[in-house]
Amino acid sequence: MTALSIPGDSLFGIDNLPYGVFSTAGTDPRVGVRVGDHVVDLAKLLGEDVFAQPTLNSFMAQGRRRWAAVRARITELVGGEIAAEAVVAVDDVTMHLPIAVADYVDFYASENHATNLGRLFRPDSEPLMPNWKYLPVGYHGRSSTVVVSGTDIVRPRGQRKAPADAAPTFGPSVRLDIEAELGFVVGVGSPMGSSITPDEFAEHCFGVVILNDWSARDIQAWEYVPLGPNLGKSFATSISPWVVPLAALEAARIDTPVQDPTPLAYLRGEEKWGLDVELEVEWNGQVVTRPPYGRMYWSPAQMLAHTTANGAAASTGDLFGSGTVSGPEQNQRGAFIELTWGGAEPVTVAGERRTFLEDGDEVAISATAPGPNGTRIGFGEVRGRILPAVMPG
Ligand SMILES: O=C(O)/C=C/C(=O)CC(=O)CC(=O)O
Ligand SMILES: [Ca+2]
Ligand SMILES: [Mg+2]
Repeated sequence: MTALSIPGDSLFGIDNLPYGVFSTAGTDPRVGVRVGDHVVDLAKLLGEDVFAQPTLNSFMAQGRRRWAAVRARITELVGGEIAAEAVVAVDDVTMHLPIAVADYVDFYASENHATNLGRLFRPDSEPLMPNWKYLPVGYHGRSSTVVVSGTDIVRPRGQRKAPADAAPTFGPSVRLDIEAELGFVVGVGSPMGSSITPDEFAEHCFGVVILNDWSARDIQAWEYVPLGPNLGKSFATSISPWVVPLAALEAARIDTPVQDPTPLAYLRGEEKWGLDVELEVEWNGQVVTRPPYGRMYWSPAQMLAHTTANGAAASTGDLFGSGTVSGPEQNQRGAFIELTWGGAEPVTVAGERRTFLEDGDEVAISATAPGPNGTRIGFGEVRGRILPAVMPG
């Protein structure tokens, strides 16, 4: 038996308890919970088959009451002595994609980001489209290319056409970018023909990850009219390995900014689902921006309500991206196209001038939120490195 030591300033104290899927050399992926610098093997701790599985989906499908009961039991057990064989050092594990992603939808919920991108993509129009303050705008992404932090990202190829070019050419993206976002994971879905209200959010949403929606701006700018992003984003989306339970974020809940005009009734709720999460983006080891999630105009509860408002089904493993998190300040912008204003204003990264991503560049996005009694909750990080494009032939 062993008692777990947790450093006093750990971002993974007993108020966090995020779930992930891990393996050690020669063992199969299975569910664990992070406590300080340890990973606790839940199949061994609790002796239940639902945790001896390569994704969280079976556990997530069991519902909110069960999530609360397991969280309470883990809290009780890790506060005392537990079997030493159930504990692994975080440095000794490989983390895997924690969920089997069902549908992936990405939103556009930051007013600052949407305004900046409107100016950059559509300089001759109003930056915000007339629908933007009436509904959370989103597009359907590609679930099969959602990958876990640490996965290398091969530079995508595609059609690009600069405004001055007469015709498009095919080749590696030269405007490869990031989008710093949060991702919301659905535990319990809803059948086709029904809808989820904003105040039912916590019955359905299991937890939260950090998400990097890698974006090829040159491919995107040419392809997106009129149906929205496709190959400019579908090549890769990275998520952090630890899913922070919604229940760990009670102290982070805040109001969204004032929504004017008042949203239609199906998008209104009594519960606060703004979240005071602070993100930080490192480019080749240097912090370049700190996007504040607390400024997001649309809440994740409104996104889920909107997605099901037409009777579309929701499923265990659905993933909702918040959209790029950007604040009003230059050093709060969550995409490099905004940070460098379309490449016109390079930033200095580790002594070099940068606009978009170069081969070999590495980006890590981390996040923290307030926990109970002045503590902080960590989300860990989502990291990825750019490999050169592979050309056919
Ligand atoms: O305004 C546009 O045409 C495109 C915007 C995006 O690329 C945004 C997107 O992927 C959603 C987001 O992350 O906010
Ligand atoms: Ca995005
Ligand atoms: Mg993507």
